[in-house]
Amino acid sequence: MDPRLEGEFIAVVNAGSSSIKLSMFSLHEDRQRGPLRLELRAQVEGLGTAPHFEAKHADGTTAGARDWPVDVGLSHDGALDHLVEFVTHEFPGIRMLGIGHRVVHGGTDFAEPVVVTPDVLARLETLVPLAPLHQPHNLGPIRRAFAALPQLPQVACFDTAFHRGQSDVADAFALPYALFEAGVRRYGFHGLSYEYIASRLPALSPRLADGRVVVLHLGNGASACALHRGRSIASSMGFTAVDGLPMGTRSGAVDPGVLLFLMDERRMDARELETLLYKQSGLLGLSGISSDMRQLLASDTQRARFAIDVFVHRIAREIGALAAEMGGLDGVVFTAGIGEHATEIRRRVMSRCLWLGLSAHESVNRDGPAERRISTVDSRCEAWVIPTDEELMMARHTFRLLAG
Ligand SMILES: Nc1ncnc2c1ncn2[C@@H]1O[C@H](COP(=O)(O)OP(=O)(O)O)[C@@H](O)[C@H]1O
Ligand SMILES: CC(=O)OP(=O)(O)O
Ligand SMILES: [Mg+2]
Repeated sequence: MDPRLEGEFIAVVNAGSSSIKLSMFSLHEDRQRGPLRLELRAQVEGLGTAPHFEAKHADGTTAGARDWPVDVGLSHDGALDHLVEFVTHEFPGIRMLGIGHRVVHGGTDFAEPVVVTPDVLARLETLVPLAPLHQPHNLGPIRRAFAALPQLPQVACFDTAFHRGQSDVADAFALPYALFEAGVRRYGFHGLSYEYIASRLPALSPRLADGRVVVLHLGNGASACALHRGRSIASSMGFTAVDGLPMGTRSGAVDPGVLLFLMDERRMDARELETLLYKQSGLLGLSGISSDMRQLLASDTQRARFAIDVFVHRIAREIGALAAEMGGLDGVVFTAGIGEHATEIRRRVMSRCLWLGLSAHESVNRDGPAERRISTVDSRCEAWVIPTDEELMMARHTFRLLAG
């Protein structure tokens, strides 16, 4: 090991609307395994409902766990305090190289990760209205780290950056051109996830690395991305992370005429529409039961089935649309919570892709290594499950920027 690197760490923070994840990577000079090694993943989930803390070592063994009562009202700040305290105790005396932060919106200015300065932070603040569910939580930990550790470099890694190479034609809404120039355009999100998937393709399938792939990031937030030769050509999310596929609590694409109708006829204002679109729609709104796919799959109610039917239907349409954008399809990749774990959803989506030459391998779809091909050997179109790793992607960006 290079003694220069000994004991040096990079921390990565992924703050969402209801969770904060803090991962620790140690630095090594190891050409085989790469310079970054995951040491610990810690997270507090269920903020606003039933907060639960869990920390795991790289081998999956538990390093710590804790629950808070539902009514304790643990805030994002409180959760971050707990995570920092835990990590400081686990890794005494380490040297931090810097912290990488997931920032959902980078607007038109940020096409790649940047070292955060007070000026950068101020520009990112102006994007809060474009990602109200995410951006404030993303910027909170950066501000706190600045205050507590002013000398430590902070790197912002954007969900939008990977998509910034898309053509203007793919980015444009057919609104007056002046609005396009003012930045009202499609950005696309989950870019760190798609970038990670693109980085795995050369080792897994040279055909897909060089071909046309639709990646389905199906988590709490859900989107699809058209990858051509590993680059993002188009995506289902737009100006904000509410467009495209139905999600846990977000609507996905809605005819904008519906919003005008609700304003006129139901007297709803912008804040009420925001709550409707971001928090009361999607799987939760349709089912009336839960935003959590596990609960819907376990339920035998008609409404749960209906929510799942709509979810699968919109995914199938999006795959067709993105295949059209690329002029064909060589493969589909499933990733994120639902994509990685929901066998039944994958099976149903793949059965809607028969016309694209996709033939699913039933038993491998049901069970196998986490990263696997789930189409039959003779399938014209490949299908894969690839667990995503936004944290590793952020750690790589942070290392690259800070270590030169
Ligand atoms: N075994 C499983 N079967 C079905 N759905 C699952 C399973 N595990 C997780 N999920 C679903 O994944 C979603 C959360 O995805 P995840 O990527 O963890 O979200 P986040 O965007 O919060 O990171 C939830 O809808 C959850 O129900
Ligand atoms: C952009 C987005 O939707 O992120 P998440 O899936 O973490 O909610
Ligand atoms: Mg996510």
